[in-house]
Amino acid sequence: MDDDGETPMPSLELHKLPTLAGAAIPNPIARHPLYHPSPSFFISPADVVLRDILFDASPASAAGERRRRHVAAYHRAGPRREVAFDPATVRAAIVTCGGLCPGTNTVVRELVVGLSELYGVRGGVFGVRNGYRGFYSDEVVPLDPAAVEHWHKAGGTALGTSRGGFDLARIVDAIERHGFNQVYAVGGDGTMRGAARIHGEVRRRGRLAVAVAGIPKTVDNDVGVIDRSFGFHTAVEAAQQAIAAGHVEDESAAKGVGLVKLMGRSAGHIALHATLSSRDVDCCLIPEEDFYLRGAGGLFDFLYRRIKDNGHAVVVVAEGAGQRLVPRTAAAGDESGNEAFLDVGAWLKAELRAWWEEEHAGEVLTVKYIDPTYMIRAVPANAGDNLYCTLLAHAAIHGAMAGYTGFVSGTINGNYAYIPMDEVAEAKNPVDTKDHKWAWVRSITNQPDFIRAGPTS
Ligand SMILES: Nc1ncnc2c1ncn2[C@@H]1O[C@H](COP(=O)(O)OP(=O)(O)O)[C@@H](O)[C@H]1O
Ligand SMILES: O=P(O)(O)OC[C@H]1O[C@](O)(COP(=O)(O)O)[C@@H](O)[C@@H]1O
Ligand SMILES: [Mg+2]
Repeated sequence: MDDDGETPMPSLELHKLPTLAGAAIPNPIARHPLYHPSPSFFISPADVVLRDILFDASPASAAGERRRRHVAAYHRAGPRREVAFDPATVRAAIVTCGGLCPGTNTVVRELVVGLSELYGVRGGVFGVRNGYRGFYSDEVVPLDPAAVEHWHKAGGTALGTSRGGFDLARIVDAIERHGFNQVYAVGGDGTMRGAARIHGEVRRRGRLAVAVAGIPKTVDNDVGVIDRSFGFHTAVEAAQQAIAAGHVEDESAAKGVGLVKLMGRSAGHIALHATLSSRDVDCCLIPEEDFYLRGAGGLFDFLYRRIKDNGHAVVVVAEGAGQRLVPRTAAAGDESGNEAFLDVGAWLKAELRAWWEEEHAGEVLTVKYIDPTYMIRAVPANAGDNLYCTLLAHAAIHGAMAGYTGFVSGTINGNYAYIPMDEVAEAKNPVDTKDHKWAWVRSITNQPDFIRAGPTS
């Protein structure tokens, strides 16, 4: 409170974006032949989205006080009254990188359709084949609305994708050679780190005026700052079918365990959300929460009791869970440098069987291991994700056309915003196990904490 008893207005810390120097051209959407925008259609550069919407209103700690006085904000996404590009000069490149994710094709389709139909770009949109390496190793593909008409109905990425192959100089050389002045990178955390470096190199070269935009994609939902990445909900939906199958299998067996491994290299969001939605899960194991197998209070002890009580149990394990315990032959990684894990599901199944033999020899146990890994991400986006992909793509187009660069389009507290790419590239999004969501999982599964300083296996 101020002396006069008024609560002071917090000051905004706007996460500003670099802009391209360019002509201020009236937005062509204002003269669209079919669509007549209302005065509120255009977004002012002063419109912002606040990062934090939860505040502790009680008398302050130093940190709380600072939070009340300074609020982080991002530019609100949307069409600007003036743009930096004459549509006739736009040469846009679209690239998809990293693992598959439902909705990637929809994003590409909407980038093409939005640039063409909203802004009137003709013959200036190109697809880069097979991820970042495609800039220098493949021919680019001209794209127009007719070419991409049905893409949103298909899983995967029609442009192709890859890991690795990030050769910065060759990529920016290719951008220069093709005369691209807008680059849209659709990908996960690795892709955003790459796009941030492309943006940095473009600026370093000085002579290039290229808007670099990112649209975050990852089924794992491990990209930070944004509310969630597209395709995540579709993947969770598909994951539930695997859990349902595991449940049918374990209920039909005498002392059955349905063991389901789900994607999630460093973040357990898919496992967590699928567990929450399914309600059939007895134990959910994620990378963010340690557990141990043997001894009192360990996982096997818990499962034994659960099987005794109910006759069966479902275990969901994220691929990156328990990696402290899983034996490793060598520090392995994929082409992008991401950690490559041994199969935690197969390991758990073998360990459980061995333990059962030792501790409960003669008692029957059936373990059905389900690994739907690629099935949950190779599907087309559901309705919600399709809509989300469309709006993310359009937000990215409006930002690039306005001359913003080095930004990611994403939602923050449900509102579309432009976030500095560097910030997204560095941010992680692990499951917060102190949060209510994890507490809900625990209340559904009634699994214990597994925190006793137990043996290491
Ligand atoms: N630090 C980085 N700098 C530049 N490029 C990167 C970096 N990390 C990853 N990339 C590149 O981004 C692309 C996608 O990364 P990857 O980790 O495989 O998938 P995702 O983007 O889905 O996380 C790959 O071509 C990879 O080489
Ligand atoms: O076998 P691939 O194609 O490398 O993909 C496996 C990985 O993809 C992921 O879904 C993550 O992918 P991204 O980082 O590309 O979004 C992980 O869960 C999994 O480890
Ligand atoms: Mg990734």
